[in-house]
Amino acid sequence: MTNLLNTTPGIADTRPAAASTKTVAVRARGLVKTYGSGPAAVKALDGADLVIHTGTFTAIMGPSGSGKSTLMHALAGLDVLDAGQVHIGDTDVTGLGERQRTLLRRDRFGFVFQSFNLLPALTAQENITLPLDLAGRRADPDWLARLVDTLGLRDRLGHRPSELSGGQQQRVAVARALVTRPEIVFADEPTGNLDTRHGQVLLSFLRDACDDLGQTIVMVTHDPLAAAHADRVVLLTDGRVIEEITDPTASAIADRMLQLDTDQHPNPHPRAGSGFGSGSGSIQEG
Ligand SMILES: Nc1ncnc2c1ncn2[C@@H]1O[C@H](COP(=O)(O)OP(=O)(O)OP(=O)(O)O)[C@@H](O)[C@H]1O
Repeated sequence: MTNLLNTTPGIADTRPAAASTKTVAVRARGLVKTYGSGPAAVKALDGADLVIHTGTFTAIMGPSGSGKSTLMHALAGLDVLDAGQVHIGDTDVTGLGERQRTLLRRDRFGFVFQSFNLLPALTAQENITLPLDLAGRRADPDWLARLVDTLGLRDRLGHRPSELSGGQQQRVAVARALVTRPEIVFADEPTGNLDTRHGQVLLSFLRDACDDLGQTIVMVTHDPLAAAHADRVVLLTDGRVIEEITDPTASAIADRMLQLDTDQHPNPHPRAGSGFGSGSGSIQEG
């Protein structure tokens, strides 16, 4: 797999003047989302605030159940909120009806989910270009070729998903997310089903897309090694953004996550506070 972006003549011309000028891509304020009602109600988001700048790579992390996926779905207009506001650029997503939110997602976002969501009857190529076909648009042949070659899919384009490995399917899903050159890519555990090598390739690809194209990326992950590819990590607990780590390293993230876990569940086992397993949350940088 080659570096997509540095080898591409003219690509710098298309890069938004983004990170340097700090254009706001996403602004979320006071997000509240409750699932269920009565005694069974769960407050998945409880006043979450977040600003994401154009051309940056943001990782959303936090303990299980802290609201990461709910937050991402709210930002992407996939869910209706109880309270709060989400702006994508100048668009108030929370003020849009269902049809308008569908168009917003189709025209301005790319999605990568752990489950790939490829259509089994379509070939890899047809899956990649599906968002364009749905919008009645044609693929930019240069951009499509670049994605296909960079992601190592050239000799797999005529295959159906059942004829592809998990890693190949995930790369098709990434090509599909980027084929429209979306304003924002939302990725939920994009490396969850990949082996280490393919996971690293995918993350490097997203990093390059951010650095070389000014692509804005928002990624939910549990993995400190994955999150270390981001420009910053946003930490969520109990449905709120509690802090962020800029220019994160895997070990700094892992240490902070371990500390958060300890804060939330202080000394669950008598041996836990006695030095047993001390330093187990650290990750050696590769
Ligand atoms: N459709 C739903 N119906 C009821 N409760 C839900 C639903 N979706 C999420 N929840 C609850 O909302 C809370 C936040 O869920 P969410 O999936 O956003 O957390 P998360 O941080 O992404 O979790 P994980 O890391 O385990 O994937 C959890 O308590 C979850 O059980």
